[in-house]
Amino acid sequence: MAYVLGIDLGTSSLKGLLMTEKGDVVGEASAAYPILTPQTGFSEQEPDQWLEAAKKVIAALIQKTPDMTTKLQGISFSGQMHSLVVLDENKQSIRPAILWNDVRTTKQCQEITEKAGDLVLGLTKNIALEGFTLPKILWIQENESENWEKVRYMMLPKDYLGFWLTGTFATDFSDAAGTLLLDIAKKEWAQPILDSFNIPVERLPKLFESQDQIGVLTDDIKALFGFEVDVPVFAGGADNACAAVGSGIIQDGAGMCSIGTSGVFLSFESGALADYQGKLHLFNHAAKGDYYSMGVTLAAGNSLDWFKNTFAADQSFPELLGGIAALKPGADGLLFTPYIVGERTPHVDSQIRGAFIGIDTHHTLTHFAKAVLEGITFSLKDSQVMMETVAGRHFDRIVSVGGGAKNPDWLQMQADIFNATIVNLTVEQGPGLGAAMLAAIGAGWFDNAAEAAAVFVHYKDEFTPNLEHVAAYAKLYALYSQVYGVTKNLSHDLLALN
Ligand SMILES: Nc1ncnc2c1ncn2[C@@H]1O[C@H](COP(=O)(O)OP(=O)(O)O)[C@@H](O)[C@H]1O
Ligand SMILES: O=C(CO)[C@@H](O)[C@H](O)COP(=O)(O)O
Repeated sequence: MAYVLGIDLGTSSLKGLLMTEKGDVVGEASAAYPILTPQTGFSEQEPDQWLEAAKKVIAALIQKTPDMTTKLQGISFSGQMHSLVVLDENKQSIRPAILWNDVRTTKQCQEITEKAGDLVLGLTKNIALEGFTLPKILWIQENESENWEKVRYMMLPKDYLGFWLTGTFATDFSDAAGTLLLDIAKKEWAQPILDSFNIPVERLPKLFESQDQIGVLTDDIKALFGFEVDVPVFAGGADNACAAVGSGIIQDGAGMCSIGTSGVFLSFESGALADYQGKLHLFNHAAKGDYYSMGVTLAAGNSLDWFKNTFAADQSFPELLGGIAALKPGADGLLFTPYIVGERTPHVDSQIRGAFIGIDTHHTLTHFAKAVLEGITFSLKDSQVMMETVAGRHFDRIVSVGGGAKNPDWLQMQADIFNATIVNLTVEQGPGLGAAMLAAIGAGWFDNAAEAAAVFVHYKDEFTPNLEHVAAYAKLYALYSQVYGVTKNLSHDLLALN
């Protein structure tokens, strides 16, 4: 028996998935960490908390499967995208990581667009958005100049884990694509962009294909966990690219919906590079040589987490959501917009905030919970509509992954709102599964993602649209689609008062 380990450094938690050559899951473990919000619009995490979570997860997996220390043949990663980790010359974290859902960098985005908007769009195929890495670098340059002088290493979250495990300063193309610093066609750091913003290329990691080996576990790490063999470590990928690999979205066909802390509606894009002028994100795939496009809801699971922690902290997800299926579509006239940290697709607006509309005295906690799930899913439908109108892509079948895929009523709601067949995976951890597949390819078990998918990817249930609900949601979505425009100015003015 041999194993590979996929580690997903998500926003809410780090997850580990131990798998065999046959694609069987022999171990799963996870460890959570908080998102720090020192002020509205700010979102940070301490990188060393990711390491602590990794130690707990790896130790837990070894406890469950002791021969992992002699039979592990590869480790790879998926990770939250864009978040900026900065280390000093001693490889110590200089400040908390600034995350992908932090929206403090509106001014820096404007600067990037004014100074090099066409250059950035031409080379990266994306526009400057608050969540991306380049605006965060400029924010540190402008607001924490002493910290900027100390920076010797800039990396993304999963790469900080790889740095700790192997000592190699590395990243992969799929994650690098989300920094706004990669020429995604040439697959090299875009020197014209670096020059425009005084960013020394030496501070950026070496680029690898996702399945390429970046090193082996260091002797210190081997001793820490009791590994008796050298374990190869492979570069890994952006969490959404890995989720696409783990969902089998490595050729034209199905779409993907991921409900994690963020929400993503994703499409495979072949090697022929499309260009959506930034209206959809376009990044290198973790499947070598291909790309993917996607729209992003900044607060998907985050909206549900916020609601649950604020109004139902004593309830489990099943308890809070147990009654939603009994309510008819639309939560009896209650609408929610998930803009609690601003929004990305289709509304590029860091200053918008969420709303409940239609509240009346008969609404219960269950009505509000259903409205939150419907609002999140309506927001993802916005990306589905963008995928159809901008990219001309329509999906009758959508693979649903992430924590949101744990709830069958939410999966049925997705089928009804998207008006498509929804399928989930036997392993709902799409990103972690993709990471394990990359380790398996790197370890030589398979030649490519397609071969790995044939063994590792298994679909579990199908949820077909209820046509009555489809019709009802079509009317509700038309109302939902008005809320941004109607609340935008009020929301901005309220924020300005704070
Ligand atoms: N049982 C559940 N039912 C519905 N939603 C859930 C459940 N468990 C977790 N979630 C949602 O899934 C999200 C976490 O999903 P995950 O894919 O782990 O996210 P991330 O990768 O961002 O950490 C949470 O924000 C939460 O709202
Ligand atoms: O910003 C994006 C994609 O552009 C997010 O999808 C992050 O990659 C975080 O992913 P999750 O932690 O929500 O899975």
